[in-house]
Amino acid sequence: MKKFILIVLIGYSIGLTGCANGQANNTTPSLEPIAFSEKLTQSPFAIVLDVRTPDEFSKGHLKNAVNFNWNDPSFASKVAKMDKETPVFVYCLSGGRSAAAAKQLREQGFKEVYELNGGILKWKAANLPIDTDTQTSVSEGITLEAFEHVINSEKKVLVDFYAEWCAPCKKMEPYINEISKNMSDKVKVVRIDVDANPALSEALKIDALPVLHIYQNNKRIWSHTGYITKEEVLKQLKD
Ligand SMILES: O=S(=O)([O-])[S-]
Repeated sequence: MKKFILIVLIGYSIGLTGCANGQANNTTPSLEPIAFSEKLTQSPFAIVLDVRTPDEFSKGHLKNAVNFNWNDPSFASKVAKMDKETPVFVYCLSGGRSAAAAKQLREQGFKEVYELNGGILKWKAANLPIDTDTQTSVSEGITLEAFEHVINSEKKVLVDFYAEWCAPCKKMEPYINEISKNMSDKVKVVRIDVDANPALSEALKIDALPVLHIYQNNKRIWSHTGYITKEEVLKQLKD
């Protein structure tokens, strides 16, 4: 199962704000490989969307790309969960599928959609780098009942809803791991990959990412959607 999508809501005060505040241009033409690459470098929190088949993807793709197959019926529902403020850089083999996908993204309200003119074929011809790593496999989902068991603790339970393709989630991951390690006497950290846990995510109404919840004695005492700093999270855990 491939990655479900994310949403980065809210003021993402560091780099993402810069992205979200970038020019909203629904008619942005497709970019030549070098221009696409340069624009991508200026947008570190953008989503790189490969709309080819998983088989094509596995043979090489752009760095940090997520793979949503344009020809898969789940494409629309996956895309619907993406944050419309986050720039999307879309590509396919030679530009056909990405043009159709980009059109759909723009119609759905995505503010910045960049297409790779000539697709990955032209990218390779320009000697730009290709990544052959496969995406991290996802674990089994847990039931709501199991989740309720997990959060039923006298310690505060910090639940991090994330996805592998979610850039702000990735940015928060190191400090979430630090909290898990350094505050284990007071705080239990639970990380839920929403792609691996669609039923649970739906039951908990997780329709944007990243999302943090804090529970105590089975009761939710705090929640936050969107990027948040470590300091702000620590403040909630110490209160
Ligand atoms: O759709 S395609 O241009 O990748 S062949």
